[in-house]
Amino acid sequence: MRISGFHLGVLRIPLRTPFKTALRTVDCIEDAVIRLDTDDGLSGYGEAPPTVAITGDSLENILQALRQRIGPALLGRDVAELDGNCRLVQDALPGIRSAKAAAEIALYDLHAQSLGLPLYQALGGGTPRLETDLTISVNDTATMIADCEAAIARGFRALKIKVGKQPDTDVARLLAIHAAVAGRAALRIDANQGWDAAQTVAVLRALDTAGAGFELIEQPVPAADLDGLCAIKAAGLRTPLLADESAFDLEQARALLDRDAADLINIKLMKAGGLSQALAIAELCASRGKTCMMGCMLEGGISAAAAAHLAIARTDVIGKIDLDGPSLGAFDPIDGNTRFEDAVITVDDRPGLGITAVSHITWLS
Ligand SMILES: C[C@H](N)C(=O)N[C@H](CCC(=O)O)C(=O)O
Ligand SMILES: [Mg+2]
Repeated sequence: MRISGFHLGVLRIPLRTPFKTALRTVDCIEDAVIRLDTDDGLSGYGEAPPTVAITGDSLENILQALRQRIGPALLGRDVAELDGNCRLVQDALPGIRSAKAAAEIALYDLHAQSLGLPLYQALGGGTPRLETDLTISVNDTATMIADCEAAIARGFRALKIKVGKQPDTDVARLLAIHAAVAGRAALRIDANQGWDAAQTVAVLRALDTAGAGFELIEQPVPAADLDGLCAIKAAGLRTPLLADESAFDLEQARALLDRDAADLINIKLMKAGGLSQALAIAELCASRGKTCMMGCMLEGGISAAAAAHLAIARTDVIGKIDLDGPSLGAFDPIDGNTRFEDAVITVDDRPGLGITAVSHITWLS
């Protein structure tokens, strides 16, 4: 079974509310989509969000990489040659990892379809049910508490609280949110690089002093500041430290683990450059006894589904799930085998990603 063609599109999904972090504000998911077709009628789908503030990949760059380098390299390739096809994708051009992730997702989708297995089974199997957190955008405290209440009413039992935009008021913001909802939802903090190490230690110490327990703190300091991460860990505070923007790929994950610079690693397909790379990071973390989070950017139900399948197959090492892209969207335009119903993600037994229809997509010529 050979790849006979590829098609590119742009998927647009309005968000329920604007998504606000220390790095950016957006009100719409607008992702590149690739569909790989085979000579015997199968289609595999991949998706890539343009998260310029984190990955550096714009929509134009992603589409150009897929159209000019990655897509053509895959034409005529045998779907069964998954490793070789992923190698071609990784070597097609430098950078633009989001485009590579989209292409790999489509390749894994096709490969699993050719085996007649849902992707998570082709990856080793598991129990096809996950529970994700929901991200609470950084806003004034009252709005954030209202958003936490709304999320809890939707059934979310873990919330990822965005801070780092106004460091001076973050302790008060976190303590107020903790006082309002702790005990009804596990609280995760994500500062998206908005603090420095000294500020982070001060914030976490203030939370400890107040007896306000948080499940983890994600990427408080700039991505390149490994010394800062080490200093935060050395301060011996209660909140576990999760590396996100500091841990893009296998090499960076290894550097973090070698220096013991984080308690957990957030694996994302868009940072790693696809499933093959994300699996390698998971394997490394498993060998070092480190737990991972499976995370996402602002992703719809194609790439978030692929991440969910990977997480289901590697629950031995992936213990925390932040796959809330589809739940942040106003609707889910993907008819596939993965259902995102608020906090609960389930997968049925259709092969691959089981995608039979995608609406709200503009196919490009
Ligand atoms: C959407 C996901 N829960 C999330 O928060 N991801 C962010 C970055 C996403 C973005 O800016 O598009 C993160 O973990 O930092
Ligand atoms: Mg993060």
